[in-house]
Amino acid sequence: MPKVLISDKLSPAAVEIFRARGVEVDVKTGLSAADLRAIIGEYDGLAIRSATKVTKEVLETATNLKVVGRAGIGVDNVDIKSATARGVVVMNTPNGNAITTAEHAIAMMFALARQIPEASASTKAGKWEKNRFMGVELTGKVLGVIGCGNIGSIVADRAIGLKMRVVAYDPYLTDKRARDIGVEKIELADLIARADIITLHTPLTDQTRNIISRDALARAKKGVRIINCARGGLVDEAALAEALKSGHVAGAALDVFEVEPAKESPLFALENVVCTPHLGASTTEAQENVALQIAEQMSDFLLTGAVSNAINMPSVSAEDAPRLKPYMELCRSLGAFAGQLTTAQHSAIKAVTIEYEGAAAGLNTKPLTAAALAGLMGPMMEGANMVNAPVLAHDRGIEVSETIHDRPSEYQTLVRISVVTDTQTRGVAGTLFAGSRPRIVEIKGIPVEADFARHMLYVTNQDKPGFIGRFGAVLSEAGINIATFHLGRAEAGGDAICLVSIDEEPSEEVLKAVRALPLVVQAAPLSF
Ligand SMILES: NC(=O)C1=CN([C@@H]2O[C@H](COP(=O)(O)OP(=O)(O)OC[C@H]3O[C@@H](n4cnc5c(N)ncnc54)[C@H](O)[C@@H]3O)[C@@H](O)[C@H]2O)C=CC1
Ligand SMILES: O=C(O)C(=O)COP(=O)(O)O
Repeated sequence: MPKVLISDKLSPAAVEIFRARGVEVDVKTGLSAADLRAIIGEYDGLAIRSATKVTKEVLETATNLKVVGRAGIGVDNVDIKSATARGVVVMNTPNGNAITTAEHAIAMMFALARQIPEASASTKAGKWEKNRFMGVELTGKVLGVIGCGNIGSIVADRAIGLKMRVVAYDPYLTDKRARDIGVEKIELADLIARADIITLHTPLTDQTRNIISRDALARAKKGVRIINCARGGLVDEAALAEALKSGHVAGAALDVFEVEPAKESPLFALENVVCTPHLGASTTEAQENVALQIAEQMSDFLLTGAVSNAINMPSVSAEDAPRLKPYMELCRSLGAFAGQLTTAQHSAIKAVTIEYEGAAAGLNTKPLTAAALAGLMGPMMEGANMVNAPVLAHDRGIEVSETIHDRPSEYQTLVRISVVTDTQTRGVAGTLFAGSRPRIVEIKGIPVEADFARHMLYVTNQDKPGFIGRFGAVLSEAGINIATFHLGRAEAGGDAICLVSIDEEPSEEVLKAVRALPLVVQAAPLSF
């Protein structure tokens, strides 16, 4: 039974789902980095929010970990690169808390415009300072939305409802989408210059870090108000504090901070600043949504191999997962065949093409290609899997391409993997026998029919009499039982191949003896 650790405060709904689905679950919140490192090795899955930092060091001790599930949107607390390199899937819940977070940004805007937190504190203190709290009206004001994705566009929609004019900067926002959601798409510099209120809704990346910089603040309208319900680090906090003190910025509402938990900040002492402790996603509804969703996604993945909302792996729907399983097995085995032969020859792979024909051509081929690469990279890299293999291939400069044929195929389904090395191009093709059993049907263009077996021996030879008898004798002298024996040849007297499945791994001596036989060109052990 797979085992999951929930290390941040998630709705109890998550525990219920995991248990109901047959996943063992522990809840341990508030762990230090050292505590997490000490126990993470026990778990197949880790469910988190923003507090747990899934660092390279944590991942190093996470020897069984297969999936990190973020019950929320931002995954900047997960070292995605290290997770990918270690073959760990990282998934999030991209929609579950979007409305709630957009509503928080709108709440922050009102709080700023009417100084509600300060006015409330003053009134509760018995001061009745009616003249102190003069607000601004939002109607007709320009709201500048930086990052107009899920949350940004909900904020825009709500602001349009409030009769604000909404301008947006988002390099990935299409003109059509901007028109559809009723925002004016403009450049960042224009937005900074025109907005009465700026609200941030981008992820934290190298491009967005400090997007509201000292310089940007200086170029903003006098009296601008800044709202950040996305990520600390998007705003230069020191520069913001100075701009607030000087009065150039009229107010700021911050839900997120450069360092969290934020226990102290020069911003806290300023009157025109509203702060919340990363509450954007904290409503009952959103927390229920994200907890349910992440528990379902993680259970699906651990129990069935279905992948949804993964940041570092192609999706496989729960419906597709059982259908794709035999195809993935076929692709992985074909990849492993090609990878083992390439490794045996110590040749570096330059390119790999995966061709799909027949039924396979109509499937979601992304996970199939990832499976083929996992098989291919396996002999070169321990722990290669569908998550890290595409990255490993890329890092080694291997060019990967997919060809999907819509021509009629001789087979109900056919997958061919062609590997280009410095010395040759080697292709191996396979099909699914009876719709589910991977079978090799072609090696280097030579037809051959063989099932994959735990131990195999692949021999290429010249097609002349005498080879089969001598080869059989070597194996029998070594006491190796032959389970199946498959032959193929390009043409009579030409290149021939022999693929046998044997009951045990051949020793180095046996391989040497086979290689020394007359007519033998190459002999390589394979295992699947
Ligand atoms: N305060 C809180 O509790 C919460 C905060 N968040 C934060 O909000 C962020 C946005 O969430 P979603 O809207 O769901 O994500 P999203 O991915 O739907 O939207 C992000 C948008 O930012 C845009 N973007 C990327 N790079 C950009 C750049 N350099 N300049 C301008 N725009 C850029 C993207 O094109 C995309 O449209 C998350 O990354 C997360 O960090 C999300 C949920 C809760
Ligand atoms: O979903 C996000 O990106 C958030 O920032 C929400 O964070 P939280 O789950 O409340 O720690």
